Amino acid sequence: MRLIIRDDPLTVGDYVANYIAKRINDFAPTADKPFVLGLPTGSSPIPTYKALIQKVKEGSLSFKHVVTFNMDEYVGLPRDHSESYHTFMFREFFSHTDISPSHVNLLDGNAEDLVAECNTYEARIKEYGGIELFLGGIGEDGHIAFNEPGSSLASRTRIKTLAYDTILANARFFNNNVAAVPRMALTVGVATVLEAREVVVVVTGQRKSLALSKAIEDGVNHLWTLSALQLHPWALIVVDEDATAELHVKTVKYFKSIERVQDEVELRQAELKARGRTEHQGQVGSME
Ligand SMILES: N[C@@H]1[C@@H](O)[C@H](O)[C@@H](COP(=O)(O)O)O[C@@H]1O
Repeated sequence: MRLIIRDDPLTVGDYVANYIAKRINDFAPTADKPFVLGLPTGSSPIPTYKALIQKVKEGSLSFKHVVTFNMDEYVGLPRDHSESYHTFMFREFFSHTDISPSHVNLLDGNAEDLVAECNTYEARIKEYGGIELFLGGIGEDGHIAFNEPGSSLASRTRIKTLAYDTILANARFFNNNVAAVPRMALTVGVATVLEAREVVVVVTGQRKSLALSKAIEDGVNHLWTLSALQLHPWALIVVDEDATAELHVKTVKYFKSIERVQDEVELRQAELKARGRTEHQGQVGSME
C-alpha cells in the first residue's frame, strides 16, 4: 500500500485527478475496450471531480470511452431527490464531462427487487471484465462505500443498514434532520472493491484521522473496513495533513521517505531514457 500526503484537500484533488487522468490516457480506451472506473460520492472526492472536469474542458482527458460504476446509493430516496447519489453524481461530475449517460452505472435504490438489483450490478461489472480503478472515500468509522463496521470482508454488492453514526454524519446533507436520512443503502461489498485491479482512496480532514490510523497502522479488521486494503496488491491512499493527525510521526516519515525515493527512481529512469534517446539519435546521426 502507498500513502501519499499532500497539504490540503485541493492538492489532494489535483494529485488524484492527475493520477486517474494518466491511468485513463495510458490505457488508451476505445469503444471496444473501455476504461472501467469505480466512483464514490461524498465531499472528499469533490476537489478530484473538479480537477478532472478541468482536464476535460482543457481537452487533455476524455470520458467518451470510460464506463463508471458507483459505489452505493440510498434505498427508497427518489432518484431525482437532491441528495440521491444519482443526482449528486450528475450534478457534481458527469454533466460536466463528455461521458455518455449510457456508460454510467448506479445502483437503483428504488428497484422492486433490491437483491436482484445488487446481483445484476455485480454481474454487469464482470461483463465489463472488472473494474480497472476504484476510487473511494471513507466515513469517520472507516467504512468504504457503505461497508459499515462489522461488514464481512468477503461481502459483495448488497443491502446494508446504516450505522447510526453514519446517519448522524450524513444528516448535514438533509438540513440536519436526522429523521430524513435514509436508514438503508445498496452498496458494493468489500470484496467488490478489492477485486478492482487498482484502488485509490481519498481521506481528508481531521475527523477521518482515527479511521486512517486504524486502517493502516493496525491489522486487517472488519470494524474498520478500509483496513481490508492491506490485502490489495495495488492500493493507494491519498490524504491531507489534517488526516494524519492520529498517525505516528514514524509512519508519516516512512511514507514520505518512500515517496521521495520513488521520485528519485522515476527521475533517474527519465534521465536514462532521455540519454538513451540522445545516444540512439547520435548513432543514427553517425550512420547517416
Ligand atoms: N457512502 C458514502 C461513502 O462512500 C463516503 O466515502 C462517505 C464520506 O463522505 P465525505 O467525503 O463527505 O466525508 O460518505 C458516505 O457514507
